[in-house]
Amino acid sequence: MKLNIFPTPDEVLSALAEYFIQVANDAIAARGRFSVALSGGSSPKKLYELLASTSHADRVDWTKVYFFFGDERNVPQDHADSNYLMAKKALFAPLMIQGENIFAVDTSLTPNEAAQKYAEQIAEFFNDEEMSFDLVLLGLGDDTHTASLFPHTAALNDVTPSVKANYLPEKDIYRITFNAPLINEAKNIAFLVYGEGKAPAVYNALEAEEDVELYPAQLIDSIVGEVQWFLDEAAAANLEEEY
Ligand SMILES: O=C1O[C@H](COP(=O)(O)O)[C@@H](O)[C@H](O)[C@H]1O
Repeated sequence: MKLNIFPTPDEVLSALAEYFIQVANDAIAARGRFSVALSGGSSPKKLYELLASTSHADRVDWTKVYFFFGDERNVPQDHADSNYLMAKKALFAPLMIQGENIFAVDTSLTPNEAAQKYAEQIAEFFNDEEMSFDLVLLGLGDDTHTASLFPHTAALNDVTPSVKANYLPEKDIYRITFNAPLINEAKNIAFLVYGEGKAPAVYNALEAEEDVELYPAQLIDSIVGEVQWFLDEAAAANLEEEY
């Protein structure tokens, strides 16, 4: 695990954009393509806008980039809460990413059907071999959830890499999400977390006593690669250990 801590959110975003470009170009050089699972929520939109900006856009061969979603809300793809819609506006449309490079969750299906279909699409993408994404981007919720692995939900108990329809009893909704074993197969995992409101969750994820039911982000621990945290000083303010 590596922590990258910067004074401001803009510096965090800039560093993560550089990291994304590096990992993408390394993957394309090594394997001819780059597979990335995007995160949703409030934090990553600015990252996607930065990657699509004129200063960054021509530094990656986007025709060789394949986009997936680490989690998705159970809403139509044109709904304001859709992670796909956010990425489409901030990243896919400005970069003119072709449809064949985008693997969105089919939320017109039932949650279980959507999760199963997405798992099958991922397995097919990886030719039924190890489902190891080049990069999984993650956020961190105030309750220490990541992707849509929320506290005390069924998907936390999974031991086999897959995509799950995770029921959130408190909200009475489903989210479609990579489970932790699938995330942990990735070659690179990067958390993007900024703002003082996230400081307790960052502490819980990294330094609190282990309790994965309460702090699901503690489940994230790459098997084959590295977990990088991109934080601003406000989000890292409660950390006590030396890194
Ligand atoms: O990894 C993720 O984390 C976020 C946390 O969202 P935020 O809005 O509190 O930044 C989560 O909800 C999101 O869908 C997911 O991809």
